[in-house]
Order: sequence, then structure tokens, then C-alpha cells
Amino acid sequence: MAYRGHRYIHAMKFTTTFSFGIAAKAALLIVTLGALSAFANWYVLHSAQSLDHVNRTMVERVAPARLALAEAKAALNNVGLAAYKSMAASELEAARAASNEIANQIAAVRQWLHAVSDYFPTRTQDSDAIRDKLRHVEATARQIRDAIESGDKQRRIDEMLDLRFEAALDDTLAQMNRLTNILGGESRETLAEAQNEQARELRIIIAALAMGTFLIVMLALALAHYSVARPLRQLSETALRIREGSARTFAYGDRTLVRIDEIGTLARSFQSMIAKLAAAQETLAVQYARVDAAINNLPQGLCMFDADQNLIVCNRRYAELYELQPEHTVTGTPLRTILQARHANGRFPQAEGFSVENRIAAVRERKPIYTVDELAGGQFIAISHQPMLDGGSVAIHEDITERREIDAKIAHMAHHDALTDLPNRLRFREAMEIALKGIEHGRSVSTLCLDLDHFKTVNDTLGHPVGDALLQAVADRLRACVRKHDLVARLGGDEFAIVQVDADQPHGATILAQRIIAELSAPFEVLGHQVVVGVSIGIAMAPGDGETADQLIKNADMAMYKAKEAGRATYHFFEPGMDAKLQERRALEVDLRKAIEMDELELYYQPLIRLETNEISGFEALVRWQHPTRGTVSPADFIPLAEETGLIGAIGNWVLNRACADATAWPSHIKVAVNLSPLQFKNNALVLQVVAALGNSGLSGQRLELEITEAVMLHDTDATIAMLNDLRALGVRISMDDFGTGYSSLGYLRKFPFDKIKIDRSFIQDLSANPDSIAIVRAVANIGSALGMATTAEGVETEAELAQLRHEGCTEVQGYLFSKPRPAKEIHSLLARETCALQQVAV
Ligand SMILES: Nc1nc2c(ncn2[C@@H]2O[C@@H]3COP(=O)(O)O[C@H]4[C@@H](O)[C@H](n5cnc6c(=O)[nH]c(N)nc65)O[C@@H]4COP(=O)(O)O[C@H]3[C@H]2O)c(=O)[nH]1
Repeated sequence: MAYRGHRYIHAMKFTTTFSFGIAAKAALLIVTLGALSAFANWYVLHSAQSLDHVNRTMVERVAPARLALAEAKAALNNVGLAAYKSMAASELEAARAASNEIANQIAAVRQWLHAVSDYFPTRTQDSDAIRDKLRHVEATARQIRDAIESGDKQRRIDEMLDLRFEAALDDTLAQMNRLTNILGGESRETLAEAQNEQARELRIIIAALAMGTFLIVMLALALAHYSVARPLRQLSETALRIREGSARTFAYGDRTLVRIDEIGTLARSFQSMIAKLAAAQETLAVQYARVDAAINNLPQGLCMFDADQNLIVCNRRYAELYELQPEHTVTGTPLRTILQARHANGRFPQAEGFSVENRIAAVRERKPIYTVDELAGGQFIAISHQPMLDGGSVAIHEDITERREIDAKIAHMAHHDALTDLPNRLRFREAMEIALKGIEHGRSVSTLCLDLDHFKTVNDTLGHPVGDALLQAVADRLRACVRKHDLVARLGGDEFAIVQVDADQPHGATILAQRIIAELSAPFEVLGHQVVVGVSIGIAMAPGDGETADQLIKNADMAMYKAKEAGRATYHFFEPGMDAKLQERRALEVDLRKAIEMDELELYYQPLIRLETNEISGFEALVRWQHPTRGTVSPADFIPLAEETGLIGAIGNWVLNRACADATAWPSHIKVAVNLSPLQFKNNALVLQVVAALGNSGLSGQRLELEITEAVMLHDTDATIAMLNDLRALGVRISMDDFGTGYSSLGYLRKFPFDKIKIDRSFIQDLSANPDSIAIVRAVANIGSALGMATTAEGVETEAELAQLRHEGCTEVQGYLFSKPRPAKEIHSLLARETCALQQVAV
């Protein structure tokens, strides 16, 4: 707006200045012509007046001259002669006066003659003749006066006067009269001639003036043409070239540009405007090139149509997307032609309801359109079509095929477990909700929650890759177990769930659970390992056990825990009241955390008896939890919970430190045995923790015994053995605990030279009833003896068991027969009375 205003003011200024200049020049011309005309008039008038004046002068002067001469003659006639003749004094005076008068009159006549000579050069001769006569008259008059003055020459004067003076006067007068007459006539002629001459001169002057004016006008016109019209034409041509866009500079030389008038100003304005336009065009060209590059490099197709649905512009991607030929992307191509071309080459949606006419009609409605076209080959194009203010439209076409695939993949990932590709918890919940809607129509829905038995051990011992492969294998078997419309999901870890619909309940869920247990109980071959796991299944049925997905999942989960408690590899239906147990477990976890913080844990010690000497060789540290309200909580209850929740690390380290510290108060030959969870071996700092416990307490490494289970040996064996060797290097003894309950691989005994093998309590309790147990105990005792390892029998409760174990070659025993685990403060009294007690059982 400011720019426009500026231009307008500039134009006004120019117009005003230019008009003023032209007007000033025209006025100057008119004034010049007027002045010339006025001068001509004045000159003509002046000339006429001069002639008239001459004429009048001549007439005026001839008359007095003539009169003067006549009077002189009369004076001479009347006075002069008589006076001269008488010579009377008075008369002489009169004669002198008359003579002076004659001289005066002659002077007047001479002046007249002078004027005649001036104005009538043709009469100069006549004038000269009269002058001669006058000289003669004068001479005569002088002689007479001289004669009068002398008085001697009276006679001669008479003679002279009589004869010559009169004659001279008459002759002179006659001449003058003749000349006067001639002059009168000549004066008129001359005047007429002069007037004619003046008229002729006037005509010439006027003609000259006219010619001059014409020339001036022509000159002015030429000048105007040269200085105004021509530059204006140049400017107009330049303006035209500017309009056509071909003007790059003001192409008419420097002369116009350096002019200091309005044309110069205008030309310079044009020059500046052209320069600015050129710069603007250059900028525009650069910007256009950029925009063009940007448009053509857009990953989306772009097209613009005018109000008549003719193509204004489209980019390369648009042509590529629809495989359009170059002739279809030419500006002006109708939308219909383009759509028809797309239709013909198969780049238009083939689905029902899609047609060229429909699409044209939709565009014509001038409303935004957002649509996704599915093209042949499964390609999806998202189209965003926007009407423009000028009636046209602009559209963006984007190939979203890949994005849709990614979206689908993301959606799949959001709803599926990456490891097994089974639906995840989210998807399972959704499926449950959908299934539950069918309850109103009499459909049955049951939820089965599955948890693998011993999976944790597999994972901890064989490593995650085996655990993962096992989960995948489990998923495959589960898929094979269910019907098409049932859904198997992995909820996380080793937890799976199934929603079973339209089955005859509870029979259907029972059959399914039994089938799954049977399938999953069969050994798995994973990554070169044969793995045996079981599964515990909890079942909840809608609507009796819950009407919402969350309720059913929660209740099936509780039932599953019940199945685990029931001995694993079994299933359990949800029953009211189970909820409380789960709550109980959670409460226990919270309390355990608190217990660690509040130092509520305590160590009890159970003696180990060396059969060779019947003496206490050491004590096994067994953790106890003195709960303010629950009383003493057994480690069998909270150690698995601590392992599941990761609290075992803190508990294990506390036990280690406490046991070492307590043992320092015992006799120096008494050892202390500490249980280590397999999970503690996952911590690389275990060796350091042991060093710290020994260092802090001052206990010798030889007095510390670490009990590990077979599970420790299953996991990352090399690293574990390295750790065990490091511990051994501290002087610490390593025992294999609970031998016989796990895989009982004799290979472990070869891999690491344990100091002791502890035979699990279950074999001891079976000794009397089960001959196999005796054989196992004997074999272990023999192996221990062969490998130089001590063998400790756990859970010895009876004399018979003791005798049998002694017989079989066990080197050490532990059990209630000797003592239950006792608090640390009782160790000394236990040691004091050991001798007599052991004397009794040693028999
Ligand atoms: N019926 C019967 N039981 C006997 C007899 N003699 C000993 N016991 C019990 O057998 C268990 C021996 O410990 P374990 O096999 O290492 O089994 C332990 C051990 O695996 C674990 N545990 C205990 N304390 C710790 C600990 O500090 N750290 C770790 N990691 N585990 C521990 O808890 C398990 C159970 O510990 P406790 O309840 O103290 O149970 C102890 C002990 O009280 C007997 O004659 N008859």
C-alpha cells in the first residue's frame, strides 16, 4: 500500500512538473511572438509618424523662410534704400537693423535649406542654388552695409543696390517659391511613397514574423518532438517491454537519462524501476527455481487445477504415482482427461463406487476431500483435496502403502508379544471384552491363566536364550491345543492365558487344561538342551467368577497360584476366597521389604556332626524372620518370594555378613555354612561381597562354607566355575547342597571339585521305606569318598537313619536328631552339651 501511494505521489509530481514546463514554454513563445508583433506595430507606426513629422516640418519651415525673405525684401524696399541713400544717422541705424534682420532671415532660410537637404536629398541641387543666391544676397547686403558704414562710396552703393540687390533678392525669392512648390508636391508624393514603403515593409515584417513564428513553432514542435515526444515514445516502448518482461535496461542512451527535466526524471525513474524489476525478476526466478525444485522433489504428488478443472501445475511425483504420460501433465489438461488416463492405465480405484464422474463431481462441490484410494497391487494413496479461493483446487497425493504396513506392524506389535508372536495382554483383554459381550446371548467364556513350572530355573540355569526358545516352543504347543476361535496370549514372562469361548463349561475348560498339561509336560528340545517343564493352570468362568475381563484374569491368576501350591503340573478352578491368599502374598512381599529395612531378620544355626569324631564340626546358618504379628516366618515361605522379587541379593549379603560375624565368636575349629541362592551368582560382586564379609568380621576363609545347589552349576558354567575357583582361593569351602533333587548330573562334580556333597533330606526320610534311597545314599557316599569329598546327610531324625548313614559311609550328618536350628546366642550352650549328647548317639 505504501509503495502504491509513493508511486501515485511520484506520478502526480511528474505530471505537475511536466505540465508546468510545457505551459511555461508555450507562454514564453506566445510572449515572444506578442513582443515581436508589438515591436512591428510600433515600428510601422513610428515610421509613419516620422514621415508625417518631416512633412509637417517642411511645410512649417518653408512658410516662415519665404515670409522672412519677403519681409527682408520689403524692409529693403521700404527702408533700406532710402536710408542708405540719405545716410541720415537715424536712418542708418534703421538700415543697420534692416541689414541684421536680413542676416537673421537668411540664417533661418539656411536652416530650412538644411532640413530640405535632410529630408529631400533629391532637392539638394535646388537647395545649393538657393544657398548660392543667399550668399550673393548676403554679399550684396554686406557691400551695402560696408558702403553705408564708410559713406564714401555713395554712388557705387546706389548703383549696387539698385542693380544687384533687388535682383538677387527677387531671384532668391523666386527660387524659394519654386522650391517650396516643388517641395509641397514632393512632400505628398514622398509621404505616399513612404507610406507605401512602410506598408510593404510592414507586410515583409509580418511575413517575416509569420515565417519566424512558423519556424519557431516548427522548431518548438521539433524540439518538443525531440525532447518530449520521442523520449515519451521511448518510455512508452520501454513500458511495453516491461509489461512483456523483456526490458532489462532503459535502452535509449545516456542523453535522456542525464536530462535534468521531467523527462530525465521519468527516464531515470524508469531505469531505476527496470533495475528494480530486473532484480525482483531475478529474485523471483531464483525463488521460482527453488519452489520448482521443492515441488518436484516433494515425496508427495501435488497438483493444482483452476476453476474450470484444468491443470495449472503438477509435480514429478504426481506423474509418477499415476504413471501419467507427459501430454497429461501439460498445463491446461482437464482433470477429466487425467482421471480417464489413470482409469485407462489402471491407476484409479477399481472398487465399487469409484468412478471418474464421481470424482469430478466431488471436486466440483468445492469442499475439502480427504480420501484413501486403493490402487491395484495393494497400493494406498491418501488424497487431501482443498478448494482454493479463486475457484480452483490443490491436492496432495501421498503413497501411504508403506506407512500403512508400518502402522499395521506397529499395531500388531502393540497387540502381540515380540518373542512368541502371540497376542499380548492388551489384545487378550480386548478379546475378552468382545467375548464377554456374547454372554448376554448365552455364550460361555472361560479364562485360563497358565504359568510354567520351573521356568525360572531353566532361565536362571540354562540362560535366557534357552528360556526364550522354550517360551516359543511352549507358544507353538499352546496354539496347537486350542480351537480356532479360542485365543492364546502371552501375558509376560512365563505366564500365558487362553480365552475359551462357546465351550460346554466347566467340561470344556477342564479338557483344555488337561490337554495343555499333557502337551507341556512332554520334554522340549531347545538349543541342544532337553528341558522338562510343567504348567500350572488357573481357570475362571464368566459370569460366575467375574463379569469383566480384569476380574476374570485376576481370578484365573489366583486359581493358578492355587494349582502351583497344589504341587504344580495341575489345574485349579477359581473359588471364592482365593483372593485373600493372593492379597496375603502381596502383603508378605511388602512386609519382607520392611523387614530388611527394620533389621527383623535373624540367623539360626543348626549343627553339623562329623561322624568320625561325633563332634560338631560346624553350623549351617538358616535365616529366620521374626515378624511382629506373623511370628517366625519360615525361609521356605519367604526365600522363593525374595528370589522372585529380587530381594534375595540384600538378604543373601546380610546373611553372609551376619554369619561370619557370629562365627568369629565360636571356637576356631567350628565352621559356618551359608546358603547361596543361584541368583546371587548372577551378581559379579559376589566374590567381593564374600571378601568383604570375611574382612569385616575377621573370620578366616577356611572357616566359611558356602552351600550352592545344582541350579547354580547349570547357568553359564564357565563363569560360575571361575567364581567358585575365586572363592576357593580365599580358602572358602564349597558344598553341593540338596544333591539328588535336581538334575543330579555327576558331570558337575567333575567340573568343579566340591568339598562336600549334601544329600537331600527327602532321601534320608525315605531310607527305611525305599531301598532306592539307600542305594542313592550309598552311591553318593562312594562318589564322595572316591573324589575326596565329604558327604553330609541332611534331615537326620532317627537313630536308625543315623546308623544306616554311618553304615553307608556318610562322613557328616545334620538333623533334628541332634538339634533343630537354634539362635546364635544358644550356640555356646549347644557346644557345651554336645559331648554327652553325641556320646549317646554315637554308639
Ligand atoms: N523336617 C526336618 N527338617 C530339617 C531337619 N534338619 C534340618 N531341617 C531343615 O532343613 C532345612 C535345611 O536347609 P536347606 O536344605 O538348605 O534348605 C533351606 C534353604 O534352602 C533355604 N534357606 C534357609 N536359610 C537360607 C539362607 O540364609 N539363604 C538361602 N539362600 N536359603 C536359605 O530355606 C530352606 C529351608 O530352610 P529351613 O526352613 O531352615 O529348613 C532347614 C532346616 O531347618 C530335620 O531333621 N527334619
